[in-house]
Amino acid sequence: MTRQWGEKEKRILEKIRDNPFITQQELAKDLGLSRSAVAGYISQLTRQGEILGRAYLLPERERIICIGGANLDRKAKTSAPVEWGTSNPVEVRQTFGGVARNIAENLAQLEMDVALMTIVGQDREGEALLTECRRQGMDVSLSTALADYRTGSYTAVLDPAGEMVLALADMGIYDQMDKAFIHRYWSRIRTSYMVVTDTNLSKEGLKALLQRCRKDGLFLCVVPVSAPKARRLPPDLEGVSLWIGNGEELEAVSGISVQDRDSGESACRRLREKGVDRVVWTRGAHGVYWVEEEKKGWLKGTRTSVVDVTGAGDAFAAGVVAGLKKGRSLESACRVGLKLAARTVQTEASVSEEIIPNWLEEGREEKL
Ligand SMILES: Nc1ncnc2c1ncn2[C@@H]1O[C@H](COP(=O)(O)OP(=O)(O)O)[C@@H](O)[C@H]1O
Ligand SMILES: O=c1[nH]cc([C@@H]2O[C@H](COP(=O)(O)O)[C@@H](O)[C@H]2O)c(=O)[nH]1
Repeated sequence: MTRQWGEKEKRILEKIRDNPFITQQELAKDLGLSRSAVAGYISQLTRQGEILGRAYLLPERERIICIGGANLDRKAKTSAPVEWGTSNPVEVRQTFGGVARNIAENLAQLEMDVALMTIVGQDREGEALLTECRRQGMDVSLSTALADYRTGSYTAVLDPAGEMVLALADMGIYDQMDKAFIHRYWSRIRTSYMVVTDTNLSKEGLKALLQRCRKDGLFLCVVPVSAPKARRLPPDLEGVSLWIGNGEELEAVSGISVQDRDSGESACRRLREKGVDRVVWTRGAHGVYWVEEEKKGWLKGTRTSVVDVTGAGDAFAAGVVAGLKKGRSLESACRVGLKLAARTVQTEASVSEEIIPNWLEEGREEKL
C-alpha cells in the first residue's frame, strides 16, 4: 500500500533524506514551522516507521574539509610563442584539477585526514574523478554527482616555458554550490577541524560559508581561484582565518592596484582591515609575503626549473594549511608551502606525485 503523505510530512522526509543530521530547529526554519510542530511530525513519522532514528555526529577532530571545484584539466603546451588568430601546434595533456581538489590531493599525499566536498556531473569524467579521489585517500562522501550538468573543465594554453597564456573555464555546475547547499550540509561541515574553500562557489554560497564559520568559530582558509572569482567574496571578510592568493587576486579583493612590494603590503593590510586574520600573498618565482597580527615577512621563492606552473598556488596553500595544522608558525608553514609549490612547477600534472609527508616534521623547516 502506498501511504498518502501530507505536504509537510513529504517535505520533512525529503529534507531528512538530503541531510540525516539536520536538527529540528533547522527543519523548522527551512519549512517555516515552529520547532514543536516539527517535533510532532517527527514523532508521528517515527511511530509509523518512516524514520528509524536520529543520526549522531562525532566531531572529526583531525579532518580538513576542502570545499569547491574538481575539474578535468586540459593543458595545451605550445612549441613556439603563441600566434593569435591562427592554429598553433600544441601537445595536450589531461589531468584532474580544480583548486579545492588539488589542495585536497596535496593534503592526502601529506597523509592528512582530508575530505573533498564538490559537485560533478553524472558523466564519465565525474565518475572517474571521484573514483580517483577515493583512491588517493580523500573522503568524498560529501561530494555529489548531479544529473543534467557537465563535470567542470579547465583548458589552459601554456607557452614553451610552461607559463599560462590563456585559460578557459567551463564551470557552470558550481553555481549549484549556493547558500542552500551550505546550509543543507552545514551540520556535516562544522564537525571538521578546518575548512578550506576556493571561490568556485556562488557568491551567496561563499557568503553563507563565511557567516557560518564565523558564527561557529571554525578555522576558515580562503584560496581564490582567479581574480574574477575572487570578487565573489563579500566585502566583510570577518571570520576568514587565512587568505592565500596571488597579486591579481589580492588586487581584486583589496581594490588596491598591486604594482610593487609597497602596494602589495598595503593591499594585504586592507584585507586585514576587512577582517582577515592572516594573509599570504604569493608572488610567483619571487616567493611570498606573509602577515599576521604584529608579524610579517618576505620569503624568497625556491629556484627551480619550471615545466608547468598549473597548480603551484594550490600546492602552496596545502603546504601552509598542513603546516598550521601541525602547529607551525605562519612563516614556517609558508616554507612547507614553498617546498610543495616548487615540486609542482617541476611536473606537468596539476599536483606532483612526489610530495613527501615528512616535509611536515618538526625541526625540518631549515632544510625546506
Ligand atoms: N616560476 C616559478 N618558479 C618557482 N616557483 C614558482 C614559480 N611560479 C610559481 N611558483 C611557486 O608557486 C607559488 C604560487 O605561485 P603564484 O604564481 O604566485 O600563484 P598562482 O599559481 O595561484 O597564480 C609561488 O609562491 C611559488 O612558491
Ligand atoms: O575558475 C577556475 N579556474 C581554474 C581552476 C583550477 O585551477 C587550477 C589551476 O590553478 P593555477 O593556474 O592558479 O595554478 C586548475 O586545476 C583548474 O582546474 C578552478 O578551480 N576554477
